[in-house]
Amino acid sequence: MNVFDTELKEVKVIEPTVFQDHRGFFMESYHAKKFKGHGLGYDFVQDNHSLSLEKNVIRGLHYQLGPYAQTKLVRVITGAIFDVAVDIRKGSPTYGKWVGVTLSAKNHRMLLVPKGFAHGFCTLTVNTHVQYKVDAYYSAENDRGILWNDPVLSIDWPVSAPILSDKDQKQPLLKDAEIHFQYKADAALL
Ligand SMILES: Cc1cn([C@H]2C[C@H](O)[C@@H](COP(=O)(O)OP(=O)(O)O[C@H]3O[C@H](C)C(=O)[C@H](O)[C@H]3O)O2)c(=O)[nH]c1=O
Repeated sequence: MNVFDTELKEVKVIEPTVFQDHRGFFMESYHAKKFKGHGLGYDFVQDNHSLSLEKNVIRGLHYQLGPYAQTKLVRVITGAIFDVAVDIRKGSPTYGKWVGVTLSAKNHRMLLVPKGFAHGFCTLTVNTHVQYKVDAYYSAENDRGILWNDPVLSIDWPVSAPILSDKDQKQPLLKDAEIHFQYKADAALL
């Protein structure tokens, strides 16, 4: 496996070793010891899987508050997504900055989104299956979001009129969002 930095140094792209043969391929989609060897020793506790039927679905931008914050290891099983992480750690030198990476069933790439970052993706295909590990359990009471097209974030989504959940249509702007992450104080979280 190879691990690459992104413009946000804590957000990593992981390219697993893929063993191709005449039958298809095999890859280790997660290996605790190898990940730890790359400084990615997270204790994941929950696996999530979402299917988006149409292209141009945006899910996000989501995060969980403070003690319930989740690190996410995201990958695409079928289709492709434009996957986005946003630094929402107050005091961070890259606060409000975002990075976008295309993850697909073809490139096998994964994105590691640490605690302190909001996460969202836009589907680039129909029938897009996304699977991701998180290192903290879902907490509905602590689930928060930021508006996908916040003009300050100015994320370069590949769509201008996406398919959104009712919830995501009404998310607050970053400036109004309830955020508990302090860059210094939360350094241990990352
Ligand atoms: C996230 C989650 C949701 N749910 C329930 C709550 C709702 O009744 C239903 C759909 O949830 P939601 O509309 O928040 O699903 P997405 O819009 O795909 O949200 C996810 O998409 C973005 C990209 C993320 O990074 C988050 O992991 C997550 O927020 O599943 C659960 O029961 N457990 C969970 O862990």
